[in-house]
Amino acid sequence: MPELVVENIKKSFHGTAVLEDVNFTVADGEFFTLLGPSGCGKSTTLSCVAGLETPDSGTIRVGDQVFFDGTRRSTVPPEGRNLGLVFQSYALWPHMTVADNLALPLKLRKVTKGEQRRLIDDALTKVDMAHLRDRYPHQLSGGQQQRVALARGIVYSPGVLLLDEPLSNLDAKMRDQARVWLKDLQREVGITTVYVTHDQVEAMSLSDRIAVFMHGRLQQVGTPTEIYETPATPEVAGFIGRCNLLEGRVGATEGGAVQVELGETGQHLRVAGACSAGSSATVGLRSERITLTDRADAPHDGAVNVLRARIEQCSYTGARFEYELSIGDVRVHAESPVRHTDGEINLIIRPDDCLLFPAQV
Ligand SMILES: Nc1ncnc2c1ncn2[C@@H]1O[C@H](COP(=O)(O)OP(=O)(O)OP(=O)(O)O)[C@@H](O)[C@H]1O
Repeated sequence: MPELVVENIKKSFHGTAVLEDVNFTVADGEFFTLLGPSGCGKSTTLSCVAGLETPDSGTIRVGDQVFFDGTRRSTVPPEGRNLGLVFQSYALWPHMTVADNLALPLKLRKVTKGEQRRLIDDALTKVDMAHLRDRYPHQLSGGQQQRVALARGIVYSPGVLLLDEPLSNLDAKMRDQARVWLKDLQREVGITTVYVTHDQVEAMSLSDRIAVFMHGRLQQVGTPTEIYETPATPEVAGFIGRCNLLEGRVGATEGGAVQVELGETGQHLRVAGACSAGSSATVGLRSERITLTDRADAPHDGAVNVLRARIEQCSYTGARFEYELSIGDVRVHAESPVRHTDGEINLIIRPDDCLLFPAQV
């Protein structure tokens, strides 16, 4: 299957810009996720690809087939794009059985009766729903309805599958299970997929690559590892996982590392990276990369940072303890498998575990 290319898409509603120069390419068979907070423009982007919204400018194409060309003002209607669409609401027809819901898009495509039966059986088998083909939607659980909606999205072998928050109506446990089988299904069918979610765990576990959206702009496109380990901006670091964003001033710089003074705390962090002395910087510090120790003989050899902090709060979450700490007036969130009760504690932080974001000038 050819790749999906979205180039320089802009879109505004009533004079307010919602998408600003959105660019990405989804490769054949790739699971590509649009991730970002509510209102950042993910669904609008997906709707532009589906043809449900018309961009103000830009280009959208799949291989040689141009869906939208802003220069020529040419647009292909949704039904001409051969895309599979699944929404959060499932949108199954309540008066039709499971099999009839799947037959509808095939009838519209003038597929013969015999071929319809074969394709419906095949799609329902893929989502493990063949035995419930004669039920009506109200006789199915939420998870089963969502499987039927997915089967309907793939039954006519679309070129690209577009999924808008398809798991968000499921409870937490079912969502975990659905993630696993959805990934299996996508691999088995090998279909190019664009997935919209605001759930970073879902995005990280399902995707080959993620595009992180903020305020209608793409902040970063990368693999889950790239997005987590080398976020492009403090906003991306803060949105993916639990990341402390500490403001500071760069002091001494030496051999691939800089010292960042943490506000007025009198303490500093040695951080891998480069930044000019005297400038401002933000240090990203992931909660799980901080080691807590109440040992007084924590290493002070300069290879690791040792910061002194006060425990403000400790909460037990089952798998670990979560800590709210303070270093002077700087607040830090940390996690540890161990319970510490002392009022003061040492934080051990490797310079390589710190993310350095020089201030934008
Ligand atoms: N038809 C519309 N008319 C006016 N404004 C709209 C319309 N559709 C979306 N918007 C606005 O565009 C912005 C982006 O909306 P969009 O639905 O794309 O965000 P999203 O990232 O998908 O959010 P969510 O995760 O909450 O669905 C929002 O501010 C929204 O209010």
